[in-house]
Amino acid sequence: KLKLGFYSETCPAAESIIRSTVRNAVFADPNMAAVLLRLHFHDCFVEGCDGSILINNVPDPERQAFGHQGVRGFDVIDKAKTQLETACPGVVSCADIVALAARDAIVMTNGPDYPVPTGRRDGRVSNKSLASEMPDVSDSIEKLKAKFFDKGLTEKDLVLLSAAHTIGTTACFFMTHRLFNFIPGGGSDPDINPSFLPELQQKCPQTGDPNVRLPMDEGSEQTFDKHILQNIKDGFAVLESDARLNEDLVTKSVIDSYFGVLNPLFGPSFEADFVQSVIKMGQIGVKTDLLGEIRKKCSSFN
Ligand code: HEM
Ligand SMILES: [Ca+2]
Ligand SMILES: [Ca+2]
Repeated sequence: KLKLGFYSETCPAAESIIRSTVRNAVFADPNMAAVLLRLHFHDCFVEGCDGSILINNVPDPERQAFGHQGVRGFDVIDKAKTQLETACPGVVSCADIVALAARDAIVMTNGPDYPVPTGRRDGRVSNKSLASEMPDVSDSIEKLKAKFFDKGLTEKDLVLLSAAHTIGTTACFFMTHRLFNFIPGGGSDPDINPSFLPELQQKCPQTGDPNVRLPMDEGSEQTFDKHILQNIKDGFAVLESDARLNEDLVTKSVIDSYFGVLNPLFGPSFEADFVQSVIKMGQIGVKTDLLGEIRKKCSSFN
């Protein structure tokens, strides 16, 4: 089982080393905050939060899977690991670095700070055939829910964790289905607010460069806040999977709960609820005690 402050005796500086590495990376490139948060999600959903996505010294490593398209941030994790190996060799797992870096990335974008239970050990498996549980932008709401249920996550978790799209950008690559092929024979997702559609189509034209990037939370892409949920409510969701959350009665009521007339004085707190969900995500399939290993280098098995 994970516990708070797992390294308090064996490597007291662990969390501060990771935080300063993340801080430097985000100062140098503000997009790194979103990149690191996404990395944590992709690690946890395949083989559990065990650093399996970090491996690159085997044939067909997991990170090459289609479902991990565009995932980055490995160099930041490696940088933190190098410093940790100097301070306390062989002690801090790469899986914990990923979880802690995601927390620090949220803090760097004005999101909530929270304690991360630690003690994850690094997995010994990484293969690109194992990433089929990754949600896809074009999954139906039923499929998204099912993929989250399979990981022990509820509809509420699905909404709150999708709200991580409050920071960061998407490549136009993920937009073509929604903008030009949503309706068989051609046509866009009717959920897109008509005043937003021309802007999206202009930024991501059908025959344009699929690598062009656009913010997922229009107007607030550098700040960790509930603005993304307002955008989803209003038809300003950029990602197809985010838009689906507003069509389902259960997920829609979760979104609406953060905008009640009594909010923010009495309603549920988006930040507090997000923290619960992300801590839960961070426990998926963790390997502790005698399982796994503590890698010496995050990109290779020992
Ligand atoms: C519900 C299922 C989800 C789907 C289908 C999905 C899909 C995507 C896609 C297609 C992108 C754009 C990637 C790119 O172009 O580089 C993206 C970005 C991102 N996702 Fe998700 N995502 C989901 C859930 C999550 C969760 C649970 C988290 C974290 C808790 C998360 C965090 C992020 C972040 C922070 C980015 C921005 C990355 C950047 O700016 O480079 N996503 N997501
Ligand atoms: Ca993993
Ligand atoms: Ca935002």
